[in-house]
Amino acid sequence: MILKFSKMHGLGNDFMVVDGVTQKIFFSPELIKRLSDRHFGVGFDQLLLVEPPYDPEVDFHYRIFNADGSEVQMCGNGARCFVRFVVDHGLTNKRDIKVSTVSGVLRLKLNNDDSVTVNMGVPQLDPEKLPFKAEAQSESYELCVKGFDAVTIGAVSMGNPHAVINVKDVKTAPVHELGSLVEKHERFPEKVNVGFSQKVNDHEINLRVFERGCGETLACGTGACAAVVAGIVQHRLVSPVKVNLPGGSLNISWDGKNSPVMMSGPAVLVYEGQIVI
Ligand SMILES: N[C@H](CCC[C@H](N)C(=O)O)C(=O)O
Repeated sequence: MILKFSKMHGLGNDFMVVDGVTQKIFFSPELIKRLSDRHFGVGFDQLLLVEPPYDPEVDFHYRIFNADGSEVQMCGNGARCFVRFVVDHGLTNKRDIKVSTVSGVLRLKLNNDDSVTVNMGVPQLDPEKLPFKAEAQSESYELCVKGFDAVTIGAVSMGNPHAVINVKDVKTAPVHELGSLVEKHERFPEKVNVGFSQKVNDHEINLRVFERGCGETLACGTGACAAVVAGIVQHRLVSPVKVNLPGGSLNISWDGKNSPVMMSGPAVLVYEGQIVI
C-alpha cells in the first residue's frame, strides 16, 4: 500500500501527519516504530492521524502515537500542525475548528498570521486523574529517584501526564539521566512526560522536556502548558508566560482554577511524502 503523509513540525517537535479520512489505514505499534525510525523510516517524534468525527458536534477526531508506538491522549504542538494540515488539504473550509481527542475536545484557531491558537482545556491537578500515586493533592511532591537526592516535582495533566522539575539552568540539567528515570517512575502507572523548568522572570521560563515514549524533543506543547500551570500554582510565575524551548518559544496563558490553558505558536509543513508500507 502507498501511504500519503505530510512531514510537519511545531518548533522542531516533528510529526508524520496522515489523512485517515480519505485513506483507511491501521497503525500497529510495530508499524509506527518502523515509520518513526530516523534511518529506516520517515522519522518523527509523534504520528498524528486525522479521522472523521465520532461526535457530530466536532469537525474531526485526532489520534496521537508516540515514536515507541504508544497511543496517547494529547499533543499540543501536534494540534497546531493538525489545523494547518486539514486546512491545506481542503478537509475543511473553517479556520476555527473543534477536534476530539482521546481525552477531550480542543478548539483550534488558524490566525491570519499563520500562527495557531489552541484552547488546551482545563488542566488537571488531582493526582488520581494524572494518574500519580500521592496521599493528597499538593503544589509539589517529593520523588525518591535512584542516584539522585529527593526530586521535587509539580504534577499536572493536560490530558497527558507531566512532572515539572524546577532547575537553576536548563543547559546543565540532567534531562536524559533524570528524565528517563522519572518517565518510568513507579508512582506514575502510565509513565510521565518530564519537564525541566528554569525561571527567567515572573513571565518567562526556559524549558526542556524529556517526553514519555520518545525522549527529549525540541519542543513540547503540553509540556509548556504544564510547566506554566505548575509555576503559577507554586506562585513562581504570573500569566501570560513566554516559554523558551530549544526549538523556539510558545506563548501560554492561564487564569487559574477551572479556566482553560491557551497556547499560541507556529505550525510548519516541511514536505509532502508517500511511503510504501
Ligand atoms: N509524549 C507525549 C505526547 C506528545 C506531547 C508533545 N509532543 C506535545 O507537543 O504536547 C505523551 O506521551 O503524553
